[in-house]
Amino acid sequence: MNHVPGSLPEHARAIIAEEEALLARVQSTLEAARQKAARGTDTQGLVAQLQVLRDDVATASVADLPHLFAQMNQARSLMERQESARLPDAQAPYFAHLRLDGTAGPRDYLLGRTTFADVGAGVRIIDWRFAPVARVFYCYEEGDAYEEYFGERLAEGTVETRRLVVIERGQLTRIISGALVLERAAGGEWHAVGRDVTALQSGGTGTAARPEFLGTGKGARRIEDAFGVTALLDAEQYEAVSTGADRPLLVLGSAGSGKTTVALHRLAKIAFDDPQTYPQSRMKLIVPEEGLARLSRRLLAPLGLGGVAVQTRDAWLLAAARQAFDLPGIKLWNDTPPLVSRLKRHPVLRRALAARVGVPKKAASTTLDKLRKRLADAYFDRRFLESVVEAARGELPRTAIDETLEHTRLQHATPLSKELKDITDPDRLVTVDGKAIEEDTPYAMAGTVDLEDLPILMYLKAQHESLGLDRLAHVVLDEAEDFSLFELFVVGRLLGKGKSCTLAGDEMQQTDAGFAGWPAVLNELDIRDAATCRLQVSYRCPRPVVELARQVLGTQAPEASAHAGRPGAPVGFHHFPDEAQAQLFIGEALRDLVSREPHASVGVIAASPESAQAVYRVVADMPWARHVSDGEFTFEPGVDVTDVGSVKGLEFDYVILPDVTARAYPLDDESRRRLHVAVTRTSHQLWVVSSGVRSHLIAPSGAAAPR
Ligand SMILES: Nc1ncnc2c1ncn2[C@@H]1O[C@H](COP(=O)(O)OP(=O)(O)OP(=O)(O)O)[C@@H](O)[C@H]1O
Repeated sequence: MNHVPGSLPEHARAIIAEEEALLARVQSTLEAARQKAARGTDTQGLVAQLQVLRDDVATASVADLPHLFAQMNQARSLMERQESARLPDAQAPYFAHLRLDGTAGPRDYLLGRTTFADVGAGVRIIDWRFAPVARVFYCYEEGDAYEEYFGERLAEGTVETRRLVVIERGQLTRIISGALVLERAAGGEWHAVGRDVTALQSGGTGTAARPEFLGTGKGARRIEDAFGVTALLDAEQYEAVSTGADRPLLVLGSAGSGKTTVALHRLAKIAFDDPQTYPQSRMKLIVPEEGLARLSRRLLAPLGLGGVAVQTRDAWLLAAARQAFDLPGIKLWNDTPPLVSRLKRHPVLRRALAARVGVPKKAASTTLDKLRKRLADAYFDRRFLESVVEAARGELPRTAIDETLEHTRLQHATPLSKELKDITDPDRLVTVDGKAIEEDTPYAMAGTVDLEDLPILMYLKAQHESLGLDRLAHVVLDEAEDFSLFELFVVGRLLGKGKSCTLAGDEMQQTDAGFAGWPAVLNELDIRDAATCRLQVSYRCPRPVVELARQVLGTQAPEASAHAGRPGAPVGFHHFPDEAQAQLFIGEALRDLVSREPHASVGVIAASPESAQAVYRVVADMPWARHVSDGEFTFEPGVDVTDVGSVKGLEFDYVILPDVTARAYPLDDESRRRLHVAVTRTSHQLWVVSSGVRSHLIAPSGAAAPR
């Protein structure tokens, strides 16, 4: 039962009453439609709907025509496919309410994910992805005069009402109308709250959050259906989402500004607008890490994009190489030394190799094995490696040269099995503990290739002939700053003529190898005319976190944005003489937090997998603690203890950085970017914990950190 207290101002009570009545009308209309469908009158239902729409067109205002035509098209195509019309989910049929006052008088439009109209009942649920009216919702505020071309016609009027609504299990639970936020408590009573109330209330006590206290009340109760972000897209994001499908799009912006959000919504719009040209089966999302791949799959499902393949960069590379070289399997070495990997992914190697390794003359020379040998010639050449390191201008240490030489030597050594080919007794090739004789010896590397070599080998092959990879209708690269130029070269082979793709990225989060810059990225993909959007608003992180993130980046930080995040809990800094004390402190704080806020998501983000393992030990016996070392996030409430290499693109209500020491994060640009990634995973409150010598990238007292 709902209860609207007299303490609410008159206009707030009117808004609640209006929205309740609207929802009731929608639900009864949907129920009637559902019953009709159940009686097997689906096709007749569509015919009737078409008839109603046609009648409506005859009398409709100019502004309504495009919407009506779009609905008619949809009904027609459903009839052609002999499908029944899908009805909106009655439990949550729409997420926003727009009332426009145009030439034909006021009209209500409800934004949802499934179109539905019963014009007689005055119910119009429009699909945010294609309805021209949706544009008005995203690009105008309440009270604004709008002027938009819908197709050929100019539509004008005023935005009378623009509200976000949350409907959970068929019940209206929240309304946002401008600065007014109305919330229905579990008992049914409505009250007004400030927009940032959840950010400022401390766990249950109602006082402002303090840095030494972990918990802001964020995870105290379960939030079943927070606003779908679809309702919240800002005008800039909506413009980017609406970029024509045949145009490559580069989405840039600081951490948490909505790059992934834009990329995924664009996919949804493209798939909806032209499913023939852009079927889900021919669209792919490639991301650098497993955690982000899992998150993306979860975000794609409610957008109706369950059929789009999401792959990690590594999985995609291996599959592409197997297809390009027509091999059932490739013997990979999974433990490439970090410096060797870095050299192989660095942009300078792209130019250096292009100049050195010529075009293979015969098709016979383009087998994986032949090209691997050809590549090894370069890796064995000390002078070549020296020139690469020199060109990297300090981004690759000189020790990378010897490491690469040694690593190549081991990979190209004669396999032990060949050397021992005279031994015919198989038992003599097995060690006493039952392992193959090569295992755990340097010989195990013989005959393997590094994952980092795969795109290089494909690049070499492509100099002579096509890679034969399946073309895709649209490709999204998220965290595109982490793709090497060779990888981008291969991505380029997936794109059709129109180069339909979305690249989302932030050079400040580049942590893998050197970054060549966005012009070089586009150049590698052979893209000349990308649309570019730079998202300005920091949505994820509260202001204290945004400020710390900028401090960490030092001189690398981009210009300060006017939208530096919402107000929020101050960052807590905690320093201890030794590591054990720091870990015990974290363990205690986590126990306390989880008991107060069982629905919160907490990320304990260590500087390395080893450190994560050590921190995990102090909470390992807790049912809510999870050690995530390979990106296998579940996105359930609780505590994920993980490392900075696994969290790109993810977010947690609370973040604790357990080891911000001078050793883990020294004063160099790469450490700045790694720490920046860790810091910016916070959507609510951040704690920075250190022991021994604190990292010099952090200056908790407010003094400027060294630049
Ligand atoms: N217009 C918006 N209004 C409110 N929240 C938004 C808006 N756009 C995005 N968000 C939210 O902000 C958070 C960050 O969005 P997203 O992950 O898309 O950012 P990102 O730029 O890709 O982040 P990162 O740089 O970490 O990869 C998400 O929780 C998302 O739902």
